[in-house]
Amino acid sequence: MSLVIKDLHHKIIDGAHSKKLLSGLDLKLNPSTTVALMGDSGSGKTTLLNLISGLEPIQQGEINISGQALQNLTETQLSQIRKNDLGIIFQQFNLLSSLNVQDNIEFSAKLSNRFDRLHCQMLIQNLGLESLLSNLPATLSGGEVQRVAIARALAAKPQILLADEPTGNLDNSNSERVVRLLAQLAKAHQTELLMVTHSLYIAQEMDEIYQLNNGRLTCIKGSKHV
Ligand SMILES: Nc1ncnc2c1ncn2[C@@H]1O[C@H](COP(=O)(O)OP(=O)(O)OP(=O)(O)O)[C@@H](O)[C@H]1O
Repeated sequence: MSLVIKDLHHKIIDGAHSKKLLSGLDLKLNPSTTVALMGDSGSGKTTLLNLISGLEPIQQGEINISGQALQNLTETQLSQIRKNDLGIIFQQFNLLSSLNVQDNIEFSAKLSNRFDRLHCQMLIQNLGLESLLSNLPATLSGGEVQRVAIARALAAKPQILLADEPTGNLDNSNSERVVRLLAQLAKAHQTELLMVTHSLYIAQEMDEIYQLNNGRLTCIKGSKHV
């Protein structure tokens, strides 16, 4: 089990008041499991992904990634975890503007010494990016940028892939194709996939679905569903 969250609490400052966003949240992900994270806008889904990525400090509770307790790590150690264990597809995608599509896809895999040319070629083909390899990000459509971000995150074969609404700009048939591919690739590489989505249709493609409500998760599909 490479992601375990125990009794996580998180407050945010809202004007003059502090507001509880997460209150005693627990989660365990099993290898090769694909998980959808749903919840109302503002319920804290992106904040939870930021906490798991070590991009926001843990106020109270525990997040363990591959046996390492994030709350005890330095910034340098956290960035090592992001490099070695995590793949992240942000809402903004964060492609490097001066690198073409191919270099963007290969960048993080090379950084973590996990570059595998055949694996990258397979991703490029499956995501329909062959004709765009020499393009710069500024010349791509929103949907193309998303597919490049997905290829880049999968290229490094991460243990855990965090994805924040990765299909938001794609049309329905493309969304379905991309989510299926993400789920298949995650399973093929024993990657745990945690995907934020507002679409129940897309969520149904995952093994498990959790709903974030009042700072805690409820399993609405999967082995822990009661
Ligand atoms: N650093 C911060 N300081 C203060 N408030 C914050 C901070 N980060 C997030 N918030 C607030 O916390 C709440 C949860 O935000 P978050 O982005 O995690 O929600 P979400 O569930 O991902 O929403 P959406 O589905 O709309 O993307 C929001 O009300 C947001 O404005």
